[in-house]
Amino acid sequence: MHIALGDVTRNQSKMEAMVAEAARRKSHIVVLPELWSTGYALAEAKHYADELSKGMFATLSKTATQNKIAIVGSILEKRGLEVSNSAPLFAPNGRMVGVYRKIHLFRLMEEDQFLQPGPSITPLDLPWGTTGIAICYDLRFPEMFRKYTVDMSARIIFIPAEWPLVRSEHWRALLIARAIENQCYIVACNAVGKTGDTEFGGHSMIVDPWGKIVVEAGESEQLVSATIELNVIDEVRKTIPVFEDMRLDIYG
Ligand SMILES: NC(=O)CCC(=O)C(=O)O
Repeated sequence: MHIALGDVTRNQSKMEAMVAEAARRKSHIVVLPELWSTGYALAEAKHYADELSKGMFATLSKTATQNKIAIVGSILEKRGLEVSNSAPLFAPNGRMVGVYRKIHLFRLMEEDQFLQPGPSITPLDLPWGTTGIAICYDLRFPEMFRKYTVDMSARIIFIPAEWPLVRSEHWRALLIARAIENQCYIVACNAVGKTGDTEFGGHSMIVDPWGKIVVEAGESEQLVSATIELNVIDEVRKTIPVFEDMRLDIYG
């Protein structure tokens, strides 16, 4: 998605069109990028942020219900006097199954100046198994992914992102690495195009637990979809039992 900085109306129309298209393709879930409704308009974060059941959260719930599809992606959340970069996951009936709040704030894009970090990681119990959510910069913290997979048995991790084009090599390599080392599916959606002064890198992708790229977008706006084969997770975990071979007594 090419996000228009601070133009919520325009971004919302685009989101609705993309979700409707994903539903036409009979997808079960659609992943949106990080801060898809505003981009990094962080100086006005308090103005754009909504409380959990209001504003853009309510819009997402309605869009999920209308299209009978699950939705995940991050938006600004008002929490008392603070604002978080929060990724709610809505079920096809519009119920918010859970919300993950970004715990690693990215100083290079001044998140630490305007946002409050989340307090915890959030495993969600979904029909296809335990699911994790991470947001963009979180990708650089393998410990977080280990916690989702080893301690919480996550099988899929969704990653909404606004990752700049200049670091696309890191984006691609880290997504594949996280999938291989945790033997899980990684489903990552990045922004594209210029938003404010930053060019975003695209290459949204789904990586399977073997590290194979199931589907990969380019650097222009598009919706890509694919089917996830859940049995691959168990096959890979059985073939190379890294979770059983871990030596937490030495480095845990
Ligand atoms: N929005 C972000 O968290 C960006 C993270 C990023 O660019 C990185 O290199 O890490």
